Parts: sequence; structure tokens; C-alpha cells
Amino acid sequence: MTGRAKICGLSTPETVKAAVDGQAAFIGFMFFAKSPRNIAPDVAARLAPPARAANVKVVAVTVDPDDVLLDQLSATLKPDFIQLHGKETPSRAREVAARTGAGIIKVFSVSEPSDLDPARAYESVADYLMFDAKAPAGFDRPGGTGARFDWTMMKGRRFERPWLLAGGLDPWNVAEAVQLSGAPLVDVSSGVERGPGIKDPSLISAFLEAVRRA
Ligand SMILES: O=C(O)c1ccccc1NCC(=O)[C@H](O)[C@H](O)COP(=O)(O)O
Repeated sequence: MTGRAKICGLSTPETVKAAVDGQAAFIGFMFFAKSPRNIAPDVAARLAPPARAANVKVVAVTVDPDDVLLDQLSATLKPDFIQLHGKETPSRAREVAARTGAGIIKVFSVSEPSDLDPARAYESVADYLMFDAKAPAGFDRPGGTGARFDWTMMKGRRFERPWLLAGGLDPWNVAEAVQLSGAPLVDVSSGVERGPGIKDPSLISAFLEAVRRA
């Protein structure tokens, strides 16, 4: 794995190709019915091979997943990582890892410095931590909203796991976000779309180029 970015919510071969060609570290497929990026596990399984061939890690993005979904994912997509974007406890995260054999990316919704504190309890179970902006009022999903938080909140914070910055990133602001936050890794979804859930290959390429230069 060489890249420093995760491109989330892919649903077409063209956008997977743009992510792989641009040296993304991870691609994410979304499994949450209320998301405009939601796809079925077998569809994701058909999209994933070019990423695997290039050693781009495949992430199944979920919100409080039940065991039925986890078993479907294990039987079809076989993700390298499960992203837990809900209210999963550390012990549930441990169960998910044991049940699927996948690594864990645990997400924390941030609007103020104290929102970073719960991450400590997950450092022994998660492979990666992700800090994403808290969804604005009125959203019926906890991620993929395009909202951002104060990136300077992250500066100088130390964690025992590598972490990703998420929330409102795009090709034009990601360099500043990296500089202000000190993020080693970044994640994007709506900032590389031309409409809700519609990823744009040229925006994915531009984002990854901006990350390489940052
Ligand atoms: O993308 C979604 O629709 C989504 C829905 C529910 C939970 C998580 C979701 N996305 C997960 C991600 O990792 C996004 O990339 C992250 O929230 C940043 O999104 P954005 O602000 O749109 O870049």
C-alpha cells in the first residue's frame, strides 16, 4: 500500500479505475440503505478485482452492521477492512473483526475537541481510526455529508493507530487540510462527485494528485 487516500462510495468500474490509477490506498463500497452510494455486496464484489490486483485495500463501509450483513460481505466481497461508522462499542468492533477476519476502521464523529477522546478505547481493536465531521442536523446518515470540522483540532494529537481525516474534503482544500491537521491519511466521498452518489473520475484523479503534492 503506497497511497495516502481512501476514495469512498464507489459504484462503477470507471471510478474504481480512476482510484486505482491515481494510487489510492483504499477504496470504499457503501452498505447502508439510506446512503445515495449504497450498493449490494455482490455488485461490490464484481467491482473490486482491479483494486486487489493493484494492492489497493478494499473497505466495506457500514453503520452498526448486523451479523447477516457481515456474513454476506464475508461470502462475497471479502473486504480487507470493515469501516464501522455507527455507534459500535469496542467489544462489538472486536466481534466484527473476529467474525469477518477483516481489519477494522473505526470512525468518530467530530465537532469539538472532546469528540476525539473516545478513540483511545478503540486503539487496541482498530487498525485505523477515522475522524469525520459530525453530520449536520437534518441528515439521516452519519457520513458522506460534505460537512467539515475545524482541522486544527487534530494538530499535534497522537494516537497509537494511523488515522484518516474525513469530512468535506475536495481536490481544492485537501492540501490545506493536511497541512492544518497533520493527517497522515485522508478520505473523501462527496467532494469527488458531480451529484449525490455520482462519482466523477476526473475529480477522483484531481483529488489523488492534490494528495500526492500535499
Ligand atoms: O457516504 C455515505 O453516504 C455514508 C453514509 C453513512 C455512513 C458513512 C458514509 N460515508 C463514509 C465515508 O467514509 C465518507 O467518505 C466520509 O463520511 C466523508 O464524506 P464526505 O464529507 O462526503 O467527503
